Amino acid sequence: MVAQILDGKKIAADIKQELRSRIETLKQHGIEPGLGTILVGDDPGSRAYVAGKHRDCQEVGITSLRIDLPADAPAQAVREAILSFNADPACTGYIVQLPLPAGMPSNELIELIDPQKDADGLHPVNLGRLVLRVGEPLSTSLPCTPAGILELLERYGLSLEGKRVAVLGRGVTVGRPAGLLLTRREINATVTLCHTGTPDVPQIVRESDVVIASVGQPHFVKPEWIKPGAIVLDVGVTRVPNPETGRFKTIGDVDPGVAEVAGWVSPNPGGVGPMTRVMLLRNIVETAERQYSAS
Ligand SMILES: NC(=O)C1=CN([C@@H]2O[C@H](COP(=O)(O)OP(=O)(O)OC[C@H]3O[C@@H](n4cnc5c(N)ncnc54)[C@H](OP(=O)(O)O)[C@@H]3O)[C@@H](O)[C@H]2O)C=CC1
Ligand SMILES: Nc1nc(=O)c2c([nH]1)NC[C@@H]1CN(c3ccc(C(=O)N[C@@H](CCC(=O)O)C(=O)O)cc3)C=[N+]21
Repeated sequence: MVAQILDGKKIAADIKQELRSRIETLKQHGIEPGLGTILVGDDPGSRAYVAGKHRDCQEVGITSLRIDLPADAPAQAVREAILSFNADPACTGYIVQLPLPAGMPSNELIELIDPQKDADGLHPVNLGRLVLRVGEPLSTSLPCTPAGILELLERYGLSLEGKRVAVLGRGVTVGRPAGLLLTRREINATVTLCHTGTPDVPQIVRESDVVIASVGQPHFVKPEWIKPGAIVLDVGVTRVPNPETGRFKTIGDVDPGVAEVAGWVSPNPGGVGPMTRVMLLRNIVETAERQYSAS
C-alpha cells in the first residue's frame, strides 16, 4: 500500500481564501484584525517561523505587529512587550514565540498574556477551558497545531470518532493540548499520550489507528511500528544545516518508509506546518469576529 497524502499546503491555501472574505467583511464594519508576535533572541528556526507568520498576515489582509528583543533581554523587557500588546487596541491577538531563551520565566510570562488575546491558545485559562468545557462549545482560541491537525483530517473526511490515537510527545505546543482536544466529546478519540517515560512506544503505535508524531527526533517513527492503513501525522521538526548550500533542511519525526504501510500520511514539510500557521490566522479572525458581535 502507498499512503494517500494529507496535503496541508493545499488545504491551508483553501482556508486562507475563506479567511480573506471574512477579513473583508470585518473591514467593511470598520474592524482591522491585527496579529502581534514577540520574538526573543536569534534562533534561526524561530526567526523563520515568525517571518512566515508576518508573510501570511500580509497575504490575507491582517495587520501585523512585531516586537523583537535581543537574546540577552531581561524578563522585564518581555513583560513590558506583553503588557503593551495587551493594551494595544490594534492588536487583536498575539503570540510569544516559544521556546524563550533559557532562564526566562516562560510560564509566568505566558500567564501575563490577556487570555482573550492569546492567539496560540496556550494561556492556562484557555487550556483550562479545554479541560473544563469538555462537552460544551468553546469560544476561545484553540492551540494552533492540534487544531490544524483536526481541520486537516476533517477536510479529508477522516473522523476520529472511536479511533485509538497515539500522541508521541507531551510538549506544551503539540502533544499535551492534542490529548485535550482529541478527547473532547465532539471528537471522541481515545488517546495514549507517550513521552520518554513510556515503556514500549512501538507497541502502543502498533495498536493505534492514528499516530501524531511530535517528539522532534528525526525519523523516530518506523514503518514496522505502523498498523496497515493507519493515519500518520508528522509534526516534529528537526532543522539540519546542509553544509553545501548553507541552508537548513527540515527532517520530520516519521521515517519515509512509513508511507509504504500507512493509509494516510501528512508530509513534512507541507503538512501540519502550513495548517498550524493558518490556524493562527483563523484564531485572529475569530477573535475579531467575537469582538465585533460583542460590540
Ligand atoms: N509542524 C508544526 O507546525 C509544529 C511543529 N512543532 C515541532 O513539534 C515537536 C514537538 O514540539 P513541542 O510540543 O513543543 O514539544 P517539546 O519539543 O517541548 O517536547 C518534545 C516531547 O517529545 C518527547 N520525546 C522526546 N524524545 C522522545 C522519545 N525518544 N520517546 C518518547 N518521547 C520523546 C519529550 O518527552 P519528555 O516530556 O519525557 O521529555 C517531550 O514530551 C518539535 O519538534 C517542534 O519543533 C511544534 C509546533 C508546530
Ligand atoms: N508560541 C509558539 N507557537 C508555535 O506555533 C510555535 C512556537 N511557538 N515555536 C516553534 C514551533 C514550530 N512551529 C512551526 C510552524 C510552522 C511550520 C511550517 O510552516 N513549516 C513549513 C516549512 C518551513 C520550512 O521550509 O522548513 C512546512 O511544514 O511546510 C513549522 C513549524 C510553530 N511553533
